[in-house]
Amino acid sequence: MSNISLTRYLVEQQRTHGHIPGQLRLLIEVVARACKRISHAVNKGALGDVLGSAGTGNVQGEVQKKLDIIANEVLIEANEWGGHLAGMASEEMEGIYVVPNRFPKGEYLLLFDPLDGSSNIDVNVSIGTIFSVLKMPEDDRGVDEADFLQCGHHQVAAGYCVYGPQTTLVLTVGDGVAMFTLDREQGSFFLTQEDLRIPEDTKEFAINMSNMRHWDAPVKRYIDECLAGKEGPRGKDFNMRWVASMVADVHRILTRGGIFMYPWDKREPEKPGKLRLMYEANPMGWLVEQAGGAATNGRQRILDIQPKKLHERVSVILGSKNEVERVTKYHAEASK
Ligand SMILES: O=P(O)(O)OC[C@H]1O[C@](O)(COP(=O)(O)O)[C@@H](O)[C@@H]1O
Ligand SMILES: [Mg+2]
Ligand SMILES: [Mg+2]
Repeated sequence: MSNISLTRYLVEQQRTHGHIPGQLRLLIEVVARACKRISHAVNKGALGDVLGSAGTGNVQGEVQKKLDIIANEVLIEANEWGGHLAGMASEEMEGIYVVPNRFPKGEYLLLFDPLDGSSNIDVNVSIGTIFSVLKMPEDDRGVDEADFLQCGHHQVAAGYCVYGPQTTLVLTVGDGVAMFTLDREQGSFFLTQEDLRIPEDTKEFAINMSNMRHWDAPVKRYIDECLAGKEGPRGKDFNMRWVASMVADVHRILTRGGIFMYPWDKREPEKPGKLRLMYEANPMGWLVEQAGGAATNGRQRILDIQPKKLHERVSVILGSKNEVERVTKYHAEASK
């Protein structure tokens, strides 16, 4: 087992490799500590009275689960005092959370999906937390929503923590992707894999097939070709997986390759997609790119999309490079 703790890894990233400033290191440590607390709450389940609905709705019109709210509170509380932050934004909060003015002034903005995969909470299936860190623009105005509306390629750190059979934190600061596993006895995350690479080709796709009749033609074409197997144009059999927790599906892809899609569909045509650009697609898109994969909305690189609002939604296609490029090419061909 590795004896490199997350703290030691981050100190090395800061001091030896000069990849991150001290403030960013501390911020990531605070987020990791919050994830540890969320992991404990998840583990308690019914014993901790954390399952079930909270009886409230969020800004997206979705029913909030108790754990959505608990995870959001844990992240806010931990980072308000310990994170060198100017502000935070969450999938579960309508507006931004301005961190009270302190000295020194907060340099970073933290965005998160506190609890991803909410539909899986009550059935004891993997769920997670996704986070993204941006730099506060350098001027002396107070923080406002416009400061958050930066393209994903401006992220300075991104990651997720998956609460599954193991609690695993996956992180990038722009120098590849590293994976840490929580040792519950020691209470710390330890490095368990470095420089994760996603194979460029795959025989495994992840998509909610029940939406098939609502898909756009390029997505239908791609999946039809996969389903045709060895006898079809791809000349190979494909396997399918759909956990319905983006963290768990992306974790599998970072571990063994594959393609994940939550594309635009005709159910609500005015919505660009189901997933959120700032809390889900940008951090996951960057992690996947850092591991040698690709992430697009079918037409454009996810990280180059200019967000217009905080809770913006987006169509997501990410994972093994050659497959993502194929689906993106099908979109381009369809719009000729
Ligand atoms: O239930 P569906 O439509 O398959 O959607 C599953 C998708 O929705 C999500 O659960 C959305 O995330 P939240 O739980 O944070 O709202 C993704 O994690 C997952 O990929
Ligand atoms: Mg989510
Ligand atoms: Mg969520």
